[in-house]
Amino acid sequence: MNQKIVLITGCSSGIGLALAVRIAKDEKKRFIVYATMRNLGKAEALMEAAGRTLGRTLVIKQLDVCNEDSIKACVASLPDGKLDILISNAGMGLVGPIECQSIEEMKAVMDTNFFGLVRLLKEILPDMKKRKSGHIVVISSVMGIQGILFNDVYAASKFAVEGFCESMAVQALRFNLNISLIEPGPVVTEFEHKVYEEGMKTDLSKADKVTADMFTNIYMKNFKQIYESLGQTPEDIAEHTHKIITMDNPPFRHQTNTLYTPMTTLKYADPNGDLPIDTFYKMVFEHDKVFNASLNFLKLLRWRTRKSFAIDKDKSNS
Ligand SMILES: NC(=O)C1=CN([C@@H]2O[C@H](COP(=O)(O)OP(=O)(O)OC[C@H]3O[C@@H](n4cnc5c(N)ncnc54)[C@H](OP(=O)(O)O)[C@@H]3O)[C@@H](O)[C@H]2O)C=CC1
Ligand SMILES: CC1=C(/C=C/C(C)=C/C=C/C(C)=C/C=O)C(C)(C)CCC1
Repeated sequence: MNQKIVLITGCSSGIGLALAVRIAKDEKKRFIVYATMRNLGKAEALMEAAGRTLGRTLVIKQLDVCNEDSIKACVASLPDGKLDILISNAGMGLVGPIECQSIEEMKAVMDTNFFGLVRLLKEILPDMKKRKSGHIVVISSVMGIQGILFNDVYAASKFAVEGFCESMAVQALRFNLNISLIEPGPVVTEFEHKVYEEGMKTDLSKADKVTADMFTNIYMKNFKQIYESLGQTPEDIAEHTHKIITMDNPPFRHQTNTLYTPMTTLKYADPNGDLPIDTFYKMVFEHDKVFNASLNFLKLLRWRTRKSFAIDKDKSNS
């Protein structure tokens, strides 16, 4: 059987782990998954979840997306150095007022979320072009389309990813290559816990009172509720992504959360860009009145966008 070689980054937890397991357990055994992580000391959870696929359709390798040598070594160790599907998933979050963040912290986010993808592509694209075959799948975010309060740098890193892929997609087409951006809304993973814990530790002494109050009493206070009401599981994202990589004509963009889509649609509905910003403003500053109403509104609006989500017709989150 001609099995496709899939390489996934950031498989020690969350979406990467769920993706590796889902694809390795493909019913038709169509894939051999190279599940990579920067620290092999964290492989236990994946090994346990992989079960019988370990050493058969799932192989664990070291890869740090911030280290070119580690990327080269990992790609060189693949059978014939060939890769059919890259899933660029490794990433990190950052929340808070920019006055309280160092440039170093911001660079780490850009280095991982954006340059991590660029480093991977520099390594694998030439061979994919030569063979005129390959699929590049990128775990982006709804924040690659629409920024969210206090996620300035994280959203910028995902916008960078989207701009990069949008530009690259035209060239890719010329070589018969596919690029797909997966755009989840909130997903309940370590990401949520890390961002929450780090957010709670933010030293707000450099922020003015209004900003500090907005971050603590609006953003952080409602953070967990957002994940509880909108959050998907990493397995949901893995299921969506598995469908994307098994399609003959995979889409360039795919949002996984029908509940969130109305918020991103606002952006396309108003070329002036005011509609999403006004709507977010109301959600944030009139949140006592409209916060729960907004969530209900999103749920009501969902049926309108459901049609464009034929892919999750049978598996939509509730
Ligand atoms: N959770 C969410 O709400 C959403 C997440 N996303 C995106 O999904 C992706 C996965 O995040 P998620 O599973 O939620 O979060 P997790 O924190 O659970 O997983 C992130 C993974 O990325 C890895 N990673 C971080 N830096 C590097 C690096 N330099 N090299 C290799 N691996 C690295 C982490 O490894 P380690 O354990 O060593 O730190 C970990 O395996 C990210 O790109 C994120 O932006 C998108 C939308 C929503
Ligand atoms: C907490 C919070 C908000 C929304 C947060 C959201 C929607 C977070 C999404 C996170 C994602 C998608 C992360 C990964 O990419 C609002 C609505 C601004 C109101 C104020 C409090």
